Amino acid sequence: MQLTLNEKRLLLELVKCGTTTPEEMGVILDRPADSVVQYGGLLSQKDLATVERNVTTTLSLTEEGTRYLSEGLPERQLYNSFGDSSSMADLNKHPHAKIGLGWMKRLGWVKIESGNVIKTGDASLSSLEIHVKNLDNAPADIKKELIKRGLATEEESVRYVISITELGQKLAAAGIDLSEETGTLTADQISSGAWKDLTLRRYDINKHPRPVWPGKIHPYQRMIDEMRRILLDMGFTELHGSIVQGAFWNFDALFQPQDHPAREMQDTFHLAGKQDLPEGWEKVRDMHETGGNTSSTGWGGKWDPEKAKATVLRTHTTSLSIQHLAAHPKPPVKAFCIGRVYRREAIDPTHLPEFEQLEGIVMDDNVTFRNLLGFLKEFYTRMGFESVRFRPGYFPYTEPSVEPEVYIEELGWVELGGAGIFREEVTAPWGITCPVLAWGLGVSRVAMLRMGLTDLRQLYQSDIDWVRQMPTHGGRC
Ligand SMILES: N[C@@H](Cc1ccccc1)C(=O)O
Repeated sequence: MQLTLNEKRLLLELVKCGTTTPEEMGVILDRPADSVVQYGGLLSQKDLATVERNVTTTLSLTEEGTRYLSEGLPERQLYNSFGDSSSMADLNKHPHAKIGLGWMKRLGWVKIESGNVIKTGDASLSSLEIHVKNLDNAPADIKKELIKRGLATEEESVRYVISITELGQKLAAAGIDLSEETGTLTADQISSGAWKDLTLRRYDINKHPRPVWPGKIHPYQRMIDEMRRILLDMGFTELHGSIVQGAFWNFDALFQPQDHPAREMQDTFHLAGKQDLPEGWEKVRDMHETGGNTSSTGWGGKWDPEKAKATVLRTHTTSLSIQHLAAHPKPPVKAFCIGRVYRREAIDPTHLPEFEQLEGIVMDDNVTFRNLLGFLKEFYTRMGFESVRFRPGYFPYTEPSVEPEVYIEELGWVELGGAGIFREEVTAPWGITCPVLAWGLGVSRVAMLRMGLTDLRQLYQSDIDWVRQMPTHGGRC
């Protein structure tokens, strides 16, 4: 058994006394009491000693409590400040009027009759007055009251008792070598060769060091940064935009009909402000009403510009993609954005009213549906999902549409977003003539899967223990 010199010295002292306190032993060993607790802890890990930790709470008077000890509690001071009776108005001038009157009434020292405070004749010492002088014997409810009134505070103190065990006795009886051990060698000891004659303290290589918690980036932020890196590496540029969007960009420009359920109050956060329609909005109106100059028939009916002027918290980052395209209608465009979006979801383990989306668009002369699947596959593979497949999907703004899915060991195929080629109804109003590939994915869902979380809220709560134990290396978060 490996013992440090300090452990050995403590053990030998324990043989003599059996049981000790760190304070007593600190004097004998000429070490601080804290260190003795630590040596005791080391001995107890080897079953050579036991360390008992006793927590006691002691009540002591606060500064205010001490002052009242000599001056009397506020109610007593107030009581002594007047004769048999006093008008309420007069009494109110006393500095302790507020708290004192309440207590005098409660204790039955006074009664109030038509605005006068009259002594009842019985003002015997209250339990508080008795016990403020004798805190130790105060019953629990009085203690509580004293603390509540700020007259006393409770303090915890920890006391340790260290005792030797039978195993400790045996080991000591077998003899303990007390020669000095060297834990650190000096340069001199090394160069002169003196180290050869020293008793070196052995390292316990099985012992875990105390963990250290350096500052690090939140695992969720780290994953977002990684996604950004991947897209930048794939040649995309990043878009940024406001979280407040006109319904025009969030819905209408994406050919979402004005009576689409996603636009209803219960799905979207609607804001009070209005936003002017951008130049060229009439083409979007025509597209909705008749299909404009394209072969589309539109949704029919009347398109209301007022509805399009409403503002919302963006429900998807696609609102930024379409704005970027409207401003850059000529190829090539290869852009992405990662941002927070808002939906009126009831909160549960897999739904939150705000979450992050990642959105990408690629516009070029000859891009095809196969390129879209290729981009998605490449991205998910780089994110660490090896098996990716696509199922047909539906979005009002893309045709064809797909829902990419990735395979997760314990879960099977999990849907991770939406994608497609923007419809002509979306691109034509802005004079875009070549195909635009688009996709969006739920970043927080990817995080859940990668980090093995069962509750999305974990990402947003910054639970320090969880943040600490999440690894920062090894590719996967
Ligand atoms: N906006 C869609 C995702 C999507 C983006 C782009 C094209 C197709 C689908 C969503 O929020 O789910």
